[in-house]
Amino acid sequence: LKLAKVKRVSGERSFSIDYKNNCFLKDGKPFQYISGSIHYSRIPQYYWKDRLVKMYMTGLNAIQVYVPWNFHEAVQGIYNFTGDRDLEHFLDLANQTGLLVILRPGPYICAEWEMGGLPAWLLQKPNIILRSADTDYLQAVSNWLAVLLSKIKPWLYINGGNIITVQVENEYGSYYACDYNYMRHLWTLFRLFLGEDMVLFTTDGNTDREMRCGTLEGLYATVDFGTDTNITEAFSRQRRFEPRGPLVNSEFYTGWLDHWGDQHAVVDAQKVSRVLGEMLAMGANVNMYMFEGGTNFGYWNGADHDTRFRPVVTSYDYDAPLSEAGDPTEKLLAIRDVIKQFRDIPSGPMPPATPKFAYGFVTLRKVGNISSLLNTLSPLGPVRSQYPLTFEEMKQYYGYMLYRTTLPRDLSEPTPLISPLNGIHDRAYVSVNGVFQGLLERDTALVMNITGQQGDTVDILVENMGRVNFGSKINDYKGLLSNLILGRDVLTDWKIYPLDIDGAITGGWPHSDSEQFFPPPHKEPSVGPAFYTGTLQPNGLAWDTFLKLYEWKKGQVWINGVNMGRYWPARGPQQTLYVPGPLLSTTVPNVITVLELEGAPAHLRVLFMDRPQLSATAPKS
Ligand SMILES: CCCCNC(=S)N1C[C@H](O)[C@@H](O)[C@@H](O)[C@H]1CO
Repeated sequence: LKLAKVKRVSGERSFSIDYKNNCFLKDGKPFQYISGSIHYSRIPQYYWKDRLVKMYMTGLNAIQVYVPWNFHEAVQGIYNFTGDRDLEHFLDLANQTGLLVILRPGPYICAEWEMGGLPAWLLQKPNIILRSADTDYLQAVSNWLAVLLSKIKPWLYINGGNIITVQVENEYGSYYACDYNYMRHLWTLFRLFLGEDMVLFTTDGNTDREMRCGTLEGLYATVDFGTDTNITEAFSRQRRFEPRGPLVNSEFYTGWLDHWGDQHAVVDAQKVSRVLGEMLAMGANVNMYMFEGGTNFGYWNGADHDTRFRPVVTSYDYDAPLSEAGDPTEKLLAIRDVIKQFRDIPSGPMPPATPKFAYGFVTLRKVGNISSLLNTLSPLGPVRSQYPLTFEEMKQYYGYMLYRTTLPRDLSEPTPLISPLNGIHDRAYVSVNGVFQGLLERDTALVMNITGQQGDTVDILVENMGRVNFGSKINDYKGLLSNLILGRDVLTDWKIYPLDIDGAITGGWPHSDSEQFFPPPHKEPSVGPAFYTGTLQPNGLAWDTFLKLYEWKKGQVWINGVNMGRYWPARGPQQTLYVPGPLLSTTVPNVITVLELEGAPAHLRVLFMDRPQLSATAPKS
C-alpha cells in the first residue's frame, strides 16, 4: 500500500550495469551513487526521518542498509517487522526523502552486531557449521530469506520501489569456510525471489584471498577499504575480478568501532573528505560506512575475537558524519563540500542537532541482590542439572543467567575456582551465601579464590556480553561451557535459573512494587550484582540526554522499560549512554532501573548530561 505513493510506471524503470562504459545505468542513463550506511536497528523509529533528511541534505543519493536476521526472527519461525523493526516503513521513509537503497540482507552481516546478525537459536545444533552448506543452517537461511526477499520484492527499483542493488552475504572471503556451494545456494535463492534483472553484488576486503573466496560468477564483485588504502591498488584488485563495470567501494570507513578498553577510534575529517573526492573524481561509486551509526541498545552489540574476546561498546557513534544522536558534525560539512563538486545538493538548511538537556542528578535506591529476587526474575524456578548447561541449552539467548550450587566441603583457606577450558562465556560474578567474593572473565580472569563452609550456597551470575560477529568464533556459545573446578572438586548438582529481567521490567517491576512493599529508601551501597531504581522527575521537556554512571562499575540500564544497553565506565572508553528524548515522559516520573554487576558507589547517584563522553578511557587501575 505504501508503494502506491511511488509512481508505478512500468517499463521506464531500470537499474543495471553498463559493462561498456563501466558504470551503473538508472533508467538507461549513467548513474554514480554517493551513499551512506545507516542501520535502522540502531535508531528508534521516531528518529529515522530526522537522520534520513540530514543524509539527503548532505547530497547523498542513496543509503546502504543491513537487515539483521536476529532482529526479526528472535524465535525460530516467528517474524517481527513491527515498530522499530518495521523495515518497510524505513524503506518508505527513505523513498519519501528521495533516497535510493543498497540493501544488505546477509543472511550474515557482521556489523559489530550480535553474532553478525545470525540468530543464536542456530546454535541449538551443537556442531552446526555457520555460513556454509551445512543442511540445518541452509534450511534456516532458506526459510528466512523466503520471508524477507518476498517482503522486499515490491520495493525493488525495477518494481517501482527504491532498492537499486542487493548484496549477497557479507565479506564471505574473510571467513575460513570458503564454501562455494553455500554462495551458489544463496545466489539461487536471491535470483529466485528477486528475479533475473536485479543487480546482485558481493563485498570483500582488499586482499586476494578475500576476493577469491568471497566472489562468485553472477554476483558483481565490489571491495571495501578506508582512508589509509591506496585507491588505485584497491580498485585494480576489483578490476582483476570485474574487468568491466563500475568501480565500487562498498564500505569507505569514515570512522571505526570501539571495543571496551580501547582508545576511542577517530578518523580525520579532512582525510575522509579528500579520499572521498579522489574516488568520486574517478567515477567510482562510494558508500560511506558509517554515515549514521546509532546505538547498540539492549544486548545487540557484537564482539571481535582476534587474540582474545573483545566485546564492542554500546555506542555505535563510529566517529561518523552524523553523531550517535544524529547531530551533523564538521566531518559531515566537509563531506558535503566535496559532494557539491560532483552533483547539485539540495538547497535549504541542514536540519540542526536535536535539542539536548542536562536533567541533572538522580539518586537511586537499592532494590535487592539478584539472589533475593529470583521469584520475580525466574518465576518458573531453576532447571536442575548435574553439570552446567549453556544459555543455548537453556533456550535463553541473551542477558544474564544464575548458576547455583553448594560448597562441597569447608574452605577455610582461599581456594581457587577455575574454568579449566576458559569456559566462562563471558563474565561470572561469584557470591557465597549472598556475599560477593569476586569474578571470572573469559580470556582475562581465569581464577579467583573462594572461602566458605560445606553446604554454603554458591551463586554464579553469568553475563553474555554479546556474541562474536567476525571470524571463525561466531559460533559463540554462552554461559558455563565447561565444568568449574573448586580446589580439587568438580562442582556438580546445579540449579540453573534463567533470568527474564526484561520481561519483569516491561511488566512494571520494580517500580510497581515500590509503593507498597518497598523497604524505606536506604543509601547502603553494596558489592556484587544488585538492582537499583529511581525516578527522573518530568520537567515538561523530553529532549535527548546522556546518562553518566560516575563511579559505577559495569552493568545494564533500563529507562521506562526500555533496555538502553550496557555501561562499563570502569573499562571505558564510553562513559555515557545515549538516551533518546522521546523515550522520556514530560508528565509522569521516568523510571530508571540499573543492574550493577560489581558494586555501586556510596552516593548511588547517576547524572543526566547534555553531551556524550565517548573517549574517556578509564585511568589504568
Ligand atoms: C576488528 C575487525 C573488524 C571486522 N569488521 C570489518 S572490517 N567491517 C566490515 C564489515 O563488512 C562491516 O559489517 C563492519 O563489521 C566493518 C567494521 O566496522
